Amino acid sequence: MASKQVYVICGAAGSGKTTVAQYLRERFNMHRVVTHTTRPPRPGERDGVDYHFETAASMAKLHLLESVTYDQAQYGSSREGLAEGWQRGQDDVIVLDTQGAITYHQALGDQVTVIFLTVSHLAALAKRMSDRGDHQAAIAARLKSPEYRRDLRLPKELVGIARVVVNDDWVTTKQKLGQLINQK
Ligand SMILES: Nc1ncnc2c1ncn2[C@@H]1O[C@H](COP(=O)(O)OP(=O)(O)OP(=O)(O)O)[C@@H](O)[C@H]1O
Ligand SMILES: Nc1nc2c(ncn2[C@@H]2O[C@H](COP(=O)(O)O)[C@@H](O)[C@H]2O)c(=O)[nH]1
Repeated sequence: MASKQVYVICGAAGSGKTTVAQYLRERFNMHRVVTHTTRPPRPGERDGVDYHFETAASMAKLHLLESVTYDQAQYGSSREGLAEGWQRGQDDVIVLDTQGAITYHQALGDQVTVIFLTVSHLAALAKRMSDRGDHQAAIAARLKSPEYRRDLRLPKELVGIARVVVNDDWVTTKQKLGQLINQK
């Protein structure tokens, strides 16, 4: 199998990680790695497309490359998910929390490009979640979680490694992503 890249998109909740992953899939023909979670689907989310939605019991049976607890739910990704894209000759794109991004960087080294998303005004994050249709109770729980607070900032382990993209304006973000991908 040719050595391909995996683009890891991490950053604050609501900063646009899923939107960026979808764009990289469509514009650069990347393979979107679908990860596993025990959290319930949000309005409009589909099993096998947005996530593999699991129970605690089904999650425990998976052979995962890494897993985390985020806002009281479990999340995890597998080597098989990465291999799907690479076997087709595609680069992968995956959406992870910052802990997952650190693990990927440590495990896969130069094969990993980490992109950390942020916004200039943090108040935009809750508004985007609300505009996305998230339930108000889910937004409140998310904003209170320690993982949400942690992922507002680039962790020290990713300083000098992650490419930071301020996703305030979508047109500007697309230009930055294009520059970043074409440099690889
Ligand atoms: N540059 C932007 N300007 C305005 N809205 C945006 C921008 N980028 C993304 N959005 C919107 O913000 C909302 C949150 O984006 P998205 O779901 O991609 O975030 P996320 O980081 O994956 O969130 P979470 O971690 O909560 O799953 C979506 O409705 C998306 O369309
Ligand atoms: N380390 C991992 N993080 C993951 C994985 N799948 C998703 N995520 C991240 O979890 C939080 C919460 O996701 P949400 O969809 O409930 O908002 C977010 O930061 C995702 O990027 C995974 O397999 N491993």
